[in-house]
Amino acid sequence: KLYESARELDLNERYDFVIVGSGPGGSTVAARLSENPKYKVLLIEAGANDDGVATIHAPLLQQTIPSTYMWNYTTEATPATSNRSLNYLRGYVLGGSSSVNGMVYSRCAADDYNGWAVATGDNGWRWDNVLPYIKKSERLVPATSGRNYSGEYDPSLHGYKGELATSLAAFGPTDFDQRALNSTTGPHGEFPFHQDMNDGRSVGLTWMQFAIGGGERSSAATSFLTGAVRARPNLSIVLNTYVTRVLQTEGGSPNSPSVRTVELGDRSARSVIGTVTAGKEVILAAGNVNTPQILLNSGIGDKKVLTQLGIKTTVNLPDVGNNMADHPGVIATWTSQTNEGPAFDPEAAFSEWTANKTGPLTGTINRLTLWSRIPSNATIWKTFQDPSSGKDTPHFEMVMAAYNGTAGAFLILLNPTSRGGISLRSSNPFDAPVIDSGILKTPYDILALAEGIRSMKRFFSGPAWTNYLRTPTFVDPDTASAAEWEAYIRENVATNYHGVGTAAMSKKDAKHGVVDPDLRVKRVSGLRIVDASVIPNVPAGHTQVPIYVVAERASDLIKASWE
Ligand SMILES: Cc1cc2nc3c(=O)[nH]c(=O)nc-3n(C[C@H](O)[C@H](O)[C@H](O)COP(=O)(O)OP(=O)(O)OC[C@H]3O[C@@H](n4cnc5c(N)ncnc54)[C@H](O)[C@@H]3O)c2cc1C
Repeated sequence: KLYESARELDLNERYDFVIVGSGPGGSTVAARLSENPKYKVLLIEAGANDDGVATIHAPLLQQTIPSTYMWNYTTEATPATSNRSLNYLRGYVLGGSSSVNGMVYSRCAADDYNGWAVATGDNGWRWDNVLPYIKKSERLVPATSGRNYSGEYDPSLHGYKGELATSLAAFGPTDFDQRALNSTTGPHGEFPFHQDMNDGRSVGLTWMQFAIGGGERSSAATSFLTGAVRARPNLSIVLNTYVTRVLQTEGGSPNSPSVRTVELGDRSARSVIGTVTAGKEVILAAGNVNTPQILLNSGIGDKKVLTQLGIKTTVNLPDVGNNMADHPGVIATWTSQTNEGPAFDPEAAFSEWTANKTGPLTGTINRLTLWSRIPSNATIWKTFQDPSSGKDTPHFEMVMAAYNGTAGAFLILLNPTSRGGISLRSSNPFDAPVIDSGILKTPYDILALAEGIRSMKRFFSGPAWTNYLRTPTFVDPDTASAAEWEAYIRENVATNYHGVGTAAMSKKDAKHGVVDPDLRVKRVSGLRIVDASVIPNVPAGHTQVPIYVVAERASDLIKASWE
């Protein structure tokens, strides 16, 4: 059942599992745990329902989603971003950020997961062992446009029966896309055509895959909280309810206090409504920003910092909020006379989408993306070690982009070495947290992005681009001084909203990290974390699929520990 407010809930009701946050982490776990009718599950979401919000559901309207469905956070203005404060978008709605994101369906690199296994000492996180989970939740479907995508993906790699509908680009190739396809090299060249971007070793130009099915966005809410799931008598979903803290519950031991009570608040009134207690576990899935915020407000964090804020420490876990990594990116284009297909009438397109879920609004702005590595003989390797997770892991993604008389790519650095963090502004849990995106703190990241521009210049210099691309709109690191490049990149860098790592998993006995390999918060009982914050290193791709992976495996781990 769906409740619009915590005031509609009977707070004395005993739930087995209380889950906080309904993004890819929380919705997936709520759906999987409530498959067992024995378990009573409560899913708490701070935002509103996504039902019927066309800008959320029509893929091409993603950029017009109203700010009421966002947390509207900004990052701290630091010299690393030329003292700019960046908007740090997060979904504030059922489905979390998967209801507002760019819908790219990217599993990231096989060696990223193999790295999690090394970080945790748990081979259950290896790529080969999580692949069944990826396939379990995926349902690759044809595009409603009817475009035939054979040859653009490897059918053997995909799932066809899962909850999350995926598809390849609905339209294309446009003239620009065809030029990109014509610029690929043979398999041993720098820019091969790569058949499937989701085979775990995707270096090359690929067709993009999206969390889109039947002409609509596939979010965690539409995929995992379907009408049938919402109707389960053992699942309650409460909206518009802001979790302020998790509290110590009776039981537990001095070395492992029981933390199974959740404090609920009204965010607009900035007041506490009451508490609810889980019989078995509380599962925090509030995302990379809000999960550490809730922990810190609950006295779970670095004792020194908590004491300064006047918050009583329940458990001294110094890494809570640290280690935040995100992908820096920059638009790098040339002026160009692009003509990207026929313009469409927005009203007619909206009517068509509303009536049939077909037409231009089922498409996406980008269709092809290039994954590449810095050449092994580049000078950057004289100074720095390769931070990528393996030799088949790309260093960059270049999302092919052509619009408004420019063409080129959005360049993303996939394995940055900079780290930021989440901290508290005050001891008031209704205050927004302090977000240090961690972008561009290290010299490597600045030099690596220059290498990315060089890769792009090589890709866009072939015959396909003659008389098509004109003047670069970016500062060229080959003609600018090092200081000019650094100033330019700091002025123009953007985040990709792919933050991870603020409650990272680590080995069971490790002093660092926040959760153990089974995602239990260290040194407390009854509290797990299932969201982006547990991922120890930012993976080389977009982050939603790794979080579905975390959630699918977490669901099995949780079930196993109570069965
Ligand atoms: C604009 C944007 C574009 C992106 N593009 C892509 C893309 O194309 N492909 C991709 O793979 N990834 C993309 N991402 C990243 C991806 O969406 C996230 O990594 C992913 O959704 C994170 O999942 P999560 O479950 O950790 O957290 P979230 O999805 O953020 O969900 C957390 C949920 O918890 C709720 N919550 C938070 N605090 C509280 C509280 N105190 N009480 C109650 N509820 C709370 C939030 O409202 C939210 O619903 C994008 C993200 C954004 C913001």
